[in-house]
Amino acid sequence: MTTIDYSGLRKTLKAYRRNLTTAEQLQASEKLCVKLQQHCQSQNIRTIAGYLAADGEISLQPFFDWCWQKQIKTYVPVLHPFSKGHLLFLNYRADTPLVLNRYKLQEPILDVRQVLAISQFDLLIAPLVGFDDVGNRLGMGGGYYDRMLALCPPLQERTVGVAHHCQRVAALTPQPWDIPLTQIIAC
Ligand SMILES: Nc1nc2c(c(=O)[nH]1)N(C=O)[C@@H](CNc1ccc(C(=O)N[C@@H](CCC(=O)O)C(=O)O)cc1)CN2
Ligand SMILES: Nc1ncnc2c1ncn2[C@@H]1O[C@H](COP(=O)(O)OP(=O)(O)OP(=O)(O)O)[C@@H](O)[C@H]1O
Repeated sequence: MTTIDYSGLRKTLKAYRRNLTTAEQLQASEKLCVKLQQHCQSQNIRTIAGYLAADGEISLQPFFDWCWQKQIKTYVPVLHPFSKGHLLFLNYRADTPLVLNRYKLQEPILDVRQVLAISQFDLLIAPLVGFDDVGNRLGMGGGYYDRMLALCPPLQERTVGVAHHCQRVAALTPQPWDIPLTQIIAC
C-alpha cells in the first residue's frame, strides 16, 4: 500500500485561502451562510457541529449568528484532553469563553456539561483544506474527522464539507482510512 504525502499540497492550498482578501473572505462566508440556511430549512436541523475558522478557513460566523436567532444550537471542536486524535464538541454561543489549543486554534474552555455526543448532531460541518469533485477531502492532517466519521457511520450522511472555491483540486487519491463526503459546499 502506498500512502501519499499531501503535506506540500496542504501548504499550497492553505496559502491560497490565506491570500484571499478580507472582502473575498466576507463574501464567501455570507454565501456559505445562505447555502447552509437553505440546507437547514429543507430539514429539521436543531443541533450543529461546526468549527471556529482560522488561517483563512471559510468563516461560519454569519451562519452561527443566524442559528442563534433561530434557536439552533451550535457546537465547535475541542481537542480531547487525553484521547489522542479525538475531538469533543462543546456548545458555542456568543459569550462562550475561548482559549487557544496547541495548534493555536480557538476552542471553548473544556466544561463537560457543555459536551454533546457526536451521534446527537443533525449536521456536521467539516472544514476542508482541499477537495475534489467526487467528495474526497484533505483535512489538516490530524485524521480527526476521519476517525470521528468511522466511529459514527450514521453521521456520514449528515456531514457537509465546506471550503473556498480555490481549495478545489482536480483529483485526490483517497487513503485507505479516508471517508469521502457526499456533500461539499464551496463558495
Ligand atoms: N478551525 C478548525 N478547527 C479544527 C480543525 C480544523 O480543521 N479547523 N480540525 C480538523 O481536523 C481539528 C484540529 N486539527 C488539526 C490537525 C493538524 C494540525 C496541524 O497543525 N498539523 C501539522 C501537520 C500537518 C501536516 O501533516 O501537513 C502542522 O500543520 O504543522 C492542526 C489542526 C479540530 N479543530
Ligand atoms: N479511522 C481512523 N483510525 C485510526 N487512524 C486514522 C483514522 N483515520 C485517519 N487516521 C490517521 O490519521 C492520520 C492523518 O490522516 P489524514 O492525513 O487523512 O488527515 P486529514 O483527513 O487530512 O485530517 P482531518 O480528518 O483531521 O481533517 C493518518 O496517519 C491516519 O493513519
